[in-house]
Amino acid sequence: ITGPLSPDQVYSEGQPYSFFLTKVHGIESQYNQVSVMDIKDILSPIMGTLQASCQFNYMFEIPWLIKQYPEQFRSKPLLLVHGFTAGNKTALEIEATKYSNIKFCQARLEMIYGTHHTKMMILLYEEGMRVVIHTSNLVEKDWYQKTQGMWISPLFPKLKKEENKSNYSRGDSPTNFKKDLLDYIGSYKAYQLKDWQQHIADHDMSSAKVIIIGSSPGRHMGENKHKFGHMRLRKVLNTHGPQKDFVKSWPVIGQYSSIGSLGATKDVWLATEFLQSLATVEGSSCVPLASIDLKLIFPTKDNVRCSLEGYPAGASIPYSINVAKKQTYLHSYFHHWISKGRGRSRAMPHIKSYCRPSPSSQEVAWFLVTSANLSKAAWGALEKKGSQLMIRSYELGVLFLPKFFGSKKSIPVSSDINDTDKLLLPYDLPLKPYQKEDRPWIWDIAYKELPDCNGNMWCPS
Ligand SMILES: O=C(O)c1cnc2c(S(=O)(=O)O)cccc2c1O
Repeated sequence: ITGPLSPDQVYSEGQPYSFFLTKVHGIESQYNQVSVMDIKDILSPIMGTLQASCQFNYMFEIPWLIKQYPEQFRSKPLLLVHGFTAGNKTALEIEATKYSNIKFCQARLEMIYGTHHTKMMILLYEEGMRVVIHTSNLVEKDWYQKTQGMWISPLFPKLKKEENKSNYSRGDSPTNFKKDLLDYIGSYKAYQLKDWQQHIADHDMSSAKVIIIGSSPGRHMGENKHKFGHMRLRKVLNTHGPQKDFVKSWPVIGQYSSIGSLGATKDVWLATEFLQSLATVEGSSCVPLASIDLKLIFPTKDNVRCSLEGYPAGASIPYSINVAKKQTYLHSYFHHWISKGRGRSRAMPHIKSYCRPSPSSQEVAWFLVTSANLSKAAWGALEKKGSQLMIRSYELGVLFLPKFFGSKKSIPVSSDINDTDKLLLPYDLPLKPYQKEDRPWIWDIAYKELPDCNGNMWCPS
């Protein structure tokens, strides 16, 4: 029985994928050791001597957040990047009044219904810089009993002093991580991010093995059409994706914690435009879609009822009845949330992940962890005969491709925590399809037949 490892030991054991889940309170300790990091581990002095940090996110509880930093780092400059306006923005600024080290950057959201979903920590240390791209809000309940994911970068050393540091391409990785991260942050066009763009430019990110997949609000056309959203994924898979014949019978899995309005039939967006991107193979993005099996993981109402949090877990799974009733065709795609291997079947998913697994479930052609739910707002929808991609929200994720982890074909996966040399998935494979009587969790209807694990019913007002 291994005692609790220190954060840097957990970090090194999690290499080379560096994909971690958050700690879940109330499950056996063995499921919180391998490939698991708590927010206090990420911010631990063992991971670096903090000088300043920047937190991109959607929800913030500022007093709680400050307490997650080690005491000696709590007064370091902290920039919060959010998408709030009006009253919510004022409330956030009031909550931060007593913290003179906190500054704000309000991400512009010009597209109605857009949100700032992106969750990223940029940690500037004396020793260098680290980037964490993840799925958790900076509120206590997001780090307590949910299944959340994160990619933690290596420690990026500062670039040696040189006059031509201004050109961003110095210190980039084979996956163009640095350039793509700067392009993403550049899309905010916010002066408050200027210093952080310079900090990124000043660091050597050549050790980054993942590919940035971001979304930025707007109507993207011309050569920008493939810069963000599902068209970005399509472009990346066209360039670096699996060989057509190798993945012929391999399904595509989408796993997320909310669903947008996807259209009256599967052919409006889900099984056409969106699946076309996820099913893209090297050299050709036109694959006969009828041959591709799309599987969607979304918690059932019983998954939520029996979860550690009980029905209140559903407050973070905002699938509304008005949207659900228009797209019952999704039922045939749905699969249960089951995560026995990670001890997280009762820790409801707030992580979002997508992958292309082999029929045997032993390997994947790629794996993506992201803030992006199953929605057009997050992934984008093609307009004007496919000449432009309209995205409403900011999203950010990282894609794991075999070729950047020393393999030609695939990445070995498992959900058994003893397989420490494989990429550990957040859920069990093979998946379990919904049966006739199964229903997806819907957050704005009442559940009064069966009590949850705390003996409560769910009566949303
Ligand atoms: O993590 C996020 O980015 C995110 C965004 N939105 C949420 C909503 S709602 O804004 O869609 O009503 C309701 C409950 C949880 C949410 C959440 O966790």
